[in-house]
Amino acid sequence: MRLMQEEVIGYESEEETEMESSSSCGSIGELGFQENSMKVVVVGYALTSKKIKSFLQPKLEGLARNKGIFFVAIDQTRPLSDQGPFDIVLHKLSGKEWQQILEDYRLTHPEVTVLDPPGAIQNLYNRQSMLQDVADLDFSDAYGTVGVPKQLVIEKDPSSIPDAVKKAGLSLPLVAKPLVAKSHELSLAYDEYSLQKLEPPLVLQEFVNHGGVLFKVYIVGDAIKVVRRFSLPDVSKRELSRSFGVFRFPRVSSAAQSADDADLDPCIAELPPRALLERLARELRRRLGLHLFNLDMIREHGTRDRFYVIDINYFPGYGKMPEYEHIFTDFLLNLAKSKYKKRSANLP
Ligand SMILES: O=P(O)(O)O[C@@H]1[C@@H](OP(=O)(O)O)[C@H](OP(=O)(O)O)[C@H](O)[C@H](OP(=O)(O)O)[C@H]1OP(=O)(O)O
Ligand SMILES: Nc1ncnc2c1ncn2[C@@H]1O[C@H](COP(=O)(O)OP(=O)(O)O)[C@@H](O)[C@H]1O
Ligand SMILES: [Mg+2]
Ligand SMILES: [Mg+2]
Repeated sequence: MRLMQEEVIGYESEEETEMESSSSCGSIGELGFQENSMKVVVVGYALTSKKIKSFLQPKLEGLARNKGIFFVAIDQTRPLSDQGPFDIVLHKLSGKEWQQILEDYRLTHPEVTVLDPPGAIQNLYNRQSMLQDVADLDFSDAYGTVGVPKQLVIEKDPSSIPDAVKKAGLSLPLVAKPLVAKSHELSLAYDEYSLQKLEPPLVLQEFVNHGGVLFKVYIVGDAIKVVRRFSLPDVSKRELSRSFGVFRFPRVSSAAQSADDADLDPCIAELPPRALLERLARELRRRLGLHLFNLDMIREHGTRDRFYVIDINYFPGYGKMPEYEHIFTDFLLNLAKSKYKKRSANLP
């Protein structure tokens, strides 16, 4: 059984992955040179135990070590400045206090790359602001268009939903998503009156038929990988006319992994064109100010080139991205290397 299909769509590695050896101006992270003359890259990490398990797998750590990259756990109970010194800080922890600590650290330690800036990440934790850059981009090129499904935010009063939906001109069915992106209790509503049962704040988004296949576009700096996942099935006009109510659905991405994709219709399963994804990812990286995220993308069923982004996740489950170990370590190395070069260039 094939669980997920994947396709590498390129990794821009402009420079060699090994650190340069001939310099006398100190080490990255001030840890000196390794015996084999590679500079050491120290990556501090502040992640949940779930994330540590899925991301910091032995293969990643081993490969990293061979390239001179060392992962060091950040102790949240101690000042960051007393730890490390780090070249890069990787983080995905919630809490305002922690975010402030990171913001302060960025100001006092400009030599450290904090992946990514907490403020930029915060935009992804609200399902309205998350898709704003995609909407603003209004992407269109020879390979297709990329938009956001029509959506509406309900801040408070659930009784206002039927009117608000009519006023906004949203078509049923609607996907109801908690405004807070970390919450994954989604529902599909066949009629707007039943939505009054749900608890705002919510985003109501038009459901777009896409043949039950979703594209997960993983981005790590300049590198992109796209995998197919099973998704919610289409809703026919007939089904819509006969159905009422709100149906809660479980987290789709985890359920999707056990699907067999052997019989997929090629019109549905064909990956979005590389050139389109590369341009889209480049633009979004810049606009979002982020290096580490993924996009959930769907193709409108019956079209070849009409795509929608429905979700963006910060520092997603890279452990599920094939070959993430190589991609991630190359990314970290290139980041450290380009920073080091810049610093060297500024020296007298
Ligand atoms: O744990 P995983 O591997 O399922 O990763 C989750 C992501 O799955 P994906 O890589 O897109 O399939 C997941 O993506 P979806 O929202 O399910 O599309 C989220 O990024 C989730 O983070 P959070 O709970 O929203 O903060 C991610 O959870 P964390 O690992 O960051 O806790
Ligand atoms: N507008 C939409 N049209 C069709 N299906 C959708 C839409 N929005 C979400 N879905 C389905 O619901 C799933 C979960 O929605 P998503 O916005 O990705 O939330 P989460 O952050 O919980 O992954 C998607 O993977 C997809 O299967
Ligand atoms: Mg999703
Ligand atoms: Mg999500």
